[in-house]
Amino acid sequence: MAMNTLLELDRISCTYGQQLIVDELSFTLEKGEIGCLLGPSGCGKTTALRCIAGFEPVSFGQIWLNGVSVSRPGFVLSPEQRRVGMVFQEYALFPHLSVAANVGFGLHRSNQAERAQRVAELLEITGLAEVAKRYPHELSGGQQQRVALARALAPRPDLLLLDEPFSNLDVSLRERLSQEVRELLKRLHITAILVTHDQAEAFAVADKIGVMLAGKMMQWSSAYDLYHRPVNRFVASFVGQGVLLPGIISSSGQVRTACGMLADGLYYPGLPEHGHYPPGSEVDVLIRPDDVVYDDQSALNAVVRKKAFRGAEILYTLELADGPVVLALVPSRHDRAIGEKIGIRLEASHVVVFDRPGRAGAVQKNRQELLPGS
Ligand SMILES: Nc1ncnc2c1ncn2[C@@H]1O[C@H](COP(=O)(O)OP(=O)(O)OP(=O)(O)O)[C@@H](O)[C@H]1O
Repeated sequence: MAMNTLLELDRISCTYGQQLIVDELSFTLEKGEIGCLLGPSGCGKTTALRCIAGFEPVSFGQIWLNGVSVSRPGFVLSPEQRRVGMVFQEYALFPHLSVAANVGFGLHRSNQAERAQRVAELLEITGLAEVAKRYPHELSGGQQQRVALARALAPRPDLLLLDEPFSNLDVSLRERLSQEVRELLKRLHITAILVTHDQAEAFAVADKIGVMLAGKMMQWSSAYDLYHRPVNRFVASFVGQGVLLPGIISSSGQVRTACGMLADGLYYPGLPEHGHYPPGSEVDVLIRPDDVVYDDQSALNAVVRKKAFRGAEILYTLELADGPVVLALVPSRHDRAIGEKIGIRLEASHVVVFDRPGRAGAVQKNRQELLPGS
C-alpha cells in the first residue's frame, strides 16, 4: 500500500444469500481524494459502500484503511472502530434534537467545551450557524443535508461515505450543493466516496469515478478518461452521449467512416498498446456530440433529423448521406430547421475504436448504433 493511499479495496466480493452482489471489486483512493461509484440501479454500489463502512462482511478479498486490514473473509472491524463517517440520502437526522445537538451527537468522547467548539466550527463551515437552534422539520432539504454532513464530519473521520446524498433535492439545488460539498471536502482535505447514479453529480464532485456493472468494476479513472478513453462499450454508452459509427480499417491503418478517414488520436481499448486491427476489419468508432463541428464550408453534409435546444447549444441528430447518424453539439446561433442540410466536419482528438467481434474483414453497410440516452 503506497504512503498516500487511504483506502484500498483488493478484489472484494460480497454476497446476499446465494447471490453475488459485489464481484471482485478493486480500487484505491489517495488521502484527500474524492471517489465516486457510478452505475445503473442494482449494480452493487451501496453494497460496496456498506462493505467499506463495515456493515457487510466480504466473502473474498480484503479492504485496507490507513494501512490496516479492516475486512477480509471471517473478519470485519466494526463500523465504530473504522473512523468512517456516513451521509445517506434520507438525512437520518434526529427529529427531537436541535441542529446543534444533531451535529454534536457523535462527539460523546469529547468534553463539553471541546464539543461546543467543534459544533460551532462545523456550523460555521457548513453555513448553518443561524439555524443552530432549529429542529430538522424547520429546515429545507438542502439545510437538512448540510446538517447530516456536519454531523458526519464532526468526529473528524478518516473517510466520509456519501450514499446518494443529493437525490432527494431538486435539480438546481442538487447542482449547487454538490459543488459546495466538493469545495468543502477539498478545503478540509477530506477523503470521501460518493455513490450516485447521476453522472453530472459524479463529474461535479469526484476526482476518480468507478463505473460499475453487475457488481464488477468496469473502469476506475478520471471523468475525462471515462469520457474520452472508455475501456469498453458499456462505459462508452453509460458515460456521456454519443454514437457508434461503423468503420473499416484501411490498408494504411486509418479508419474509413461515413464522416471520412480518421487517422489521428486513434485509441483501441480492446487491444494491447501499439496493437492494431488488420486491414478490412469492421469496427465501431465512438463519436461524441462535441467531436462534430458545424462548418458551412465543409464538403460533408448531413440532414437535420432532430434538434434539442439547450440554451447555449443545440443538440442536433444528423443523418449522413448513406444513412448513419451522428449527434452534434452546435452553438445555438446556428439554428437550422428539421430536414435542412448542414455542413459538418469531424474534429476529434480522441477516436475510440471498438472491434466488432467476429466481424473482422466483413463489410456491413449503413449500420448505425445510437448509444442509450442519445
Ligand atoms: N439486504 C439485502 N438482502 C438481499 N439482497 C439485497 C439486499 N440489499 C441489496 N440487495 C440486492 O443487491 C443488489 C445490489 O443492491 P445495491 O443497493 O448495492 O445496488 P445499487 O447499485 O446501490 O442500486 P441503487 O442505485 O438502485 O441504489 C440488488 O439486486 C438488491 O436487490
